[in-house]
Amino acid sequence: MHIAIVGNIGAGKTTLANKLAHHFNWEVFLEDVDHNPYLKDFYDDMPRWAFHLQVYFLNSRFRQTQHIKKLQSASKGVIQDRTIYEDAHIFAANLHESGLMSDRDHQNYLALFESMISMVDAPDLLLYLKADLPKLIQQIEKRNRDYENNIKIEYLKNLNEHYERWISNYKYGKLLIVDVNNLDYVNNPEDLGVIIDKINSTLFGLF
Ligand SMILES: Nc1ncnc2c1ncn2[C@@H]1O[C@H](COP(=O)(O)OP(=O)(O)O)[C@@H](O)[C@H]1O
Ligand SMILES: Nc1ncnc2c1ncn2[C@H]1C[C@H](O)[C@@H](COP(=O)(O)O)O1
Repeated sequence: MHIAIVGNIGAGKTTLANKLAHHFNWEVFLEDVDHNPYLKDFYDDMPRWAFHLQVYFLNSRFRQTQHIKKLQSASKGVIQDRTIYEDAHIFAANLHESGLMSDRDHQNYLALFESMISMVDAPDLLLYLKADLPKLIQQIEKRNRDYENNIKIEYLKNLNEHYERWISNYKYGKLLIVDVNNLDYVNNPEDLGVIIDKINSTLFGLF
């Protein structure tokens, strides 16, 4: 079983991924953030580093998908924090549309993505954490990564619009949309229970 958690920056993916992995006793796959050699530079100068960062994330996410495939064939459960789809359909698409990645770099990136995606299996469940801008901003501030302090509201807004469009067209497997604006699964175990019930119901038909 493979559950992938998707959503905008600060939506609460990592926090939930860890909690679900603990609950189901499955392996968790997190994003390569702390050792990412481009992320800080990217936030300082997006046009300069957009292509480098996208190639880095694409490769690291692809390697993750191949690792997950192996665990799947050994019947192990997996929770994944963010997917390779989001790199291309959300982040790279947004950078290109915002004029922060050139046509040439975007075409080159997409060609690489297309070569890789044929080797990627869709998750059994895509869990979309839907959050409005105030919630995202509040949680990005709460996490307090220094390089994210200058993220523009416009950037988050554009990403949210891409998420809405992409999710409304997603058809590779089961999809569960959870509005997290009024959920606090950090402090309220009942809120985590609500999400776990929804997952069990969507995946296994329980409840
Ligand atoms: N539903 C929630 N309610 C309250 N705080 C949350 C919630 N989800 C995440 N947080 C907090 O918000 C911050 C960002 O969450 P994180 O899981 O890192 O988001 P993401 O991985 O989506 O970027 C963390 O400090 C986390 O503890
Ligand atoms: N593909 C990506 N392009 C640009 N930025 C990305 C990409 N994937 C992740 N990120 C950024 C967004 C955040 O600053 C960090 C971690 O993501 P988070 O949603 O906080 O887990 O990496």
